[in-house]
Amino acid sequence: MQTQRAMFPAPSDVSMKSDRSIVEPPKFSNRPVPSGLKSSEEGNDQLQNQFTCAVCQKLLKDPVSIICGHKFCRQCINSYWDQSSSSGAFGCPQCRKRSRTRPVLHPHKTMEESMQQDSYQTADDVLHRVLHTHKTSMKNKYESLFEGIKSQDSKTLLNRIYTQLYIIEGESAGINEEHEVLQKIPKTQPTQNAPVKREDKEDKLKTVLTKGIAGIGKTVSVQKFILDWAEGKANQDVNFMFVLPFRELNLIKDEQYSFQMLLCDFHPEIKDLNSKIYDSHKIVFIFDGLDENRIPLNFFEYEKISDITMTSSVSVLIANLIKGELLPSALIWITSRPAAANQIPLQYIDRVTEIQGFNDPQKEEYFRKKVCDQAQASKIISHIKSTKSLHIMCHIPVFCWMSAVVLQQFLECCINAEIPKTLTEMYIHFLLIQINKKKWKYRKSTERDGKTLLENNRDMILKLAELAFKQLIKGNIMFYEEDLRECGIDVTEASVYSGICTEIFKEESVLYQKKVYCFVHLSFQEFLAALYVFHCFVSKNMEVLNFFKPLYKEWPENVPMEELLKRAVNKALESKDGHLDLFLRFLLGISLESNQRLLQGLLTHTERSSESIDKMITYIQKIIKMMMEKIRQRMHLPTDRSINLFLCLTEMRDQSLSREIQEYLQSEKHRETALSPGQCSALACMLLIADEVQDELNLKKYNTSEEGYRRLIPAITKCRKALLAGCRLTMNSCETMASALQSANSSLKELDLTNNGLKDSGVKLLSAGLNSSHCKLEILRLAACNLTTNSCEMISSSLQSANSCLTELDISYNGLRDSGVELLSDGLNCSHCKLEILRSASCELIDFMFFLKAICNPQLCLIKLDNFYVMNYKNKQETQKAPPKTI
Ligand SMILES: Nc1ncnc2c1ncn2[C@@H]1O[C@H](COP(=O)(O)OP(=O)(O)OP(=O)(O)O)[C@@H](O)[C@H]1O
Repeated sequence: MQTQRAMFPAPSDVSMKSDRSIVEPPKFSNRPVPSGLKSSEEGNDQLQNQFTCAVCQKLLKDPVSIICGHKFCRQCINSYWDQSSSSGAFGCPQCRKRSRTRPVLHPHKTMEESMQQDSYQTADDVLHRVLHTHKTSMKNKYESLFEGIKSQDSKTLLNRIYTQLYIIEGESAGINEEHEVLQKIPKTQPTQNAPVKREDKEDKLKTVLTKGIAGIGKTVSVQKFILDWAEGKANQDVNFMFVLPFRELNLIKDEQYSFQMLLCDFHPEIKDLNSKIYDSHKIVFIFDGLDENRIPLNFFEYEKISDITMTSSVSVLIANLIKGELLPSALIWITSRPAAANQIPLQYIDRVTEIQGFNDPQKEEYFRKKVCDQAQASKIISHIKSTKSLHIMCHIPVFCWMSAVVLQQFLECCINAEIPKTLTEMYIHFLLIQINKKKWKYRKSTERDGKTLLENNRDMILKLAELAFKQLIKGNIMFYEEDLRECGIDVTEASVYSGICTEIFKEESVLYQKKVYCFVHLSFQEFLAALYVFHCFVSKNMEVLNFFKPLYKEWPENVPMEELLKRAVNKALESKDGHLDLFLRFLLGISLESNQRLLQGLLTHTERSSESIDKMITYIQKIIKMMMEKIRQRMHLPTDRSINLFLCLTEMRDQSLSREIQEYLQSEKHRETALSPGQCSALACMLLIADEVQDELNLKKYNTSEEGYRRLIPAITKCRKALLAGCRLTMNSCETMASALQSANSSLKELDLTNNGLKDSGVKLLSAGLNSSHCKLEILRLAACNLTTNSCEMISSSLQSANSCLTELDISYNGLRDSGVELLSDGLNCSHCKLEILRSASCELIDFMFFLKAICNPQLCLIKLDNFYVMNYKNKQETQKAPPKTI
């Protein structure tokens, strides 16, 4: 819960005590009265509003208040209730709060009476009420979670289902280049680590950016953060939390607004507040879903706005708030999918965190919470665990939810079909279950029932699939009415609101009655897009298929399936950000005859595909093996592409490549025959996907090229000991290693980099990993790596980090000399340093006593020098001259 509670520190310039309760708002009586409250025009207006009867809209006459705090003329409220009491309830005309019995009327002061009193007291009253109403309304709004589509059926109490997410400080490297879903693959191991440690950087934090892929739990985290606050469990020093989702801000992008007006539109309960209140209270602004933003944000040339009553465009207001021109003491939390996070320049972000989803124990915890019948939950968990590609995907909470929906149906309803083992099968069944929810009983269903179901909804599913594909290739995940119309979907049609659409297609946000739409999850859009392409293939819709054809080639109407699939593979490989990777997996999956049969009713006919699939398997296997050569030609291609291709093979139910590699490794062949870089990629994929953590990865065991070694490096996250000595590693490899060390799921404890020309620049890259709170490295060997004193400085600062677990360090044979040791001594003597063994052979130390003086950490018990080694320094024994000894 750490992540929820300590998102922000208390800024020093806000004089709030952290234990002050929101329910008992701060008293201002002994502070100077803010001018805005007392004498400004707004103040008078506000006072006037406060003494206006909500029924007759005139100044209160014989004022009374009711339990919710709203005031009316005694006569007005009585006649209002007399007229409406036939409904059996007595509602407040202002906030609509209802009561079964006629509420008691409390006499209240008139405006004149109030004016005669200390006007400060009045402002305090308003504030008290607004704070209370605000917190209550936030609690009501955020206490329930809608899983999937908003409906009573899908509503669950957030606290019942909420499962802690794995959140790390910083971000995993290379995040913007990889496909969102795939980049997480290495991080599926259970971890002992606690989530983000925040204590060390608590002061002067204003803006936090939390990244996370689609469906990873960003919005749910926001929701939990607010709920914990509203329920008094966390962040009680915060007075207001305002949520401004980009999805809704988009709808007003062209209008002129003051920030105060904007807040009142999103949070009407604060409309009585004076604009000066915001300066003296602790406020958190939450901007959820930066990836959905369509407002052009400009942080460099913009009009300065420092007053929340000044009017400008939403874009300018947001830039001013984030830059701290507007409400400088406000705290800001922004959530975004990784690829869109760079819309805000890094200098305006004080902390970046990344939600990594569920680790293995959390996946299990989720299923146990989600599925009430524990025997059923156990069956679901063991099925997921036994099916690697599903297990990998389950780090994404929304995928856990989809799997729970499908697998529960299978267990409860004796569905007469094979239990889904691949991603494609899971999504096909999810589609069937969702469209069937209202009308059709899935009980004891057969393929034939599925066919009827799909036939009945064919038209609408295909229109949605068309939308999914057209928007996917444009990179859009949110759609507007015009996008729907383009695919023949009439939003006013009743069919849009019944059956399938309401289950897999979400209508969101209703600010000013404008609507935006999206699929229940991005991966579902990718699935439907693939379905559309396959449908176009069987119905020979060349216009769509031409998207995949090579530039200077014409395709006949009966283009062979194999040709289409090959081009789709190439197209996916060409995409820079991997945005077609998951689409490709689904397309290949749907091509299987067994899956085509499940989709009968949608497809006009099924295609015999086993021959094409066999050819595709060979083609993909070849590409995986050849990828390294291509990478060399193209300078850069992310490793995860080959992982995706590997998973494509799983989607086509092919295990032959992994069998081939396993056999290769088991045989003695790998000592004589060199592993090609492509095979190394495949091997790395296999190690990453494997459930078990290897004890040791010794690169020297593999007979391969420099490039082959480089391809194997990502697999170090999946082993405890990585022996990479003398593997001609370069800076490039250091980046990969640093990212492995930062991974929350890395198991790496020992890293031997001896005899690689890493130089200081390599150590610099590596130190990002060494300084990470997730780094569990205990032994690091950097002997003979061409290091200079600069490296000593960097290593020293890593040793000083509270996160450092290093107990053994080898810097021998780098010729570091006395000055190097001096630079290292800060780290060695720091109280956080856990080092017990320092090997520094052949460091050409001139002044040995200086060395000893420089190092006075009693923890260091063994220092191995050239021909010297000092034992039991811990016990402050005399330095001894002793024969060289290898430890
Ligand atoms: N911590 C959690 N505990 C339980 N379920 C969760 C949790 N986080 C997410 N989920 C499930 O995953 C679904 C998607 O989560 P959420 O909407 O927060 O994702 P997101 O990261 O905001 O995605 P997007 O980028 O698509 O908006 C939720 O509706 C819920 O079913």
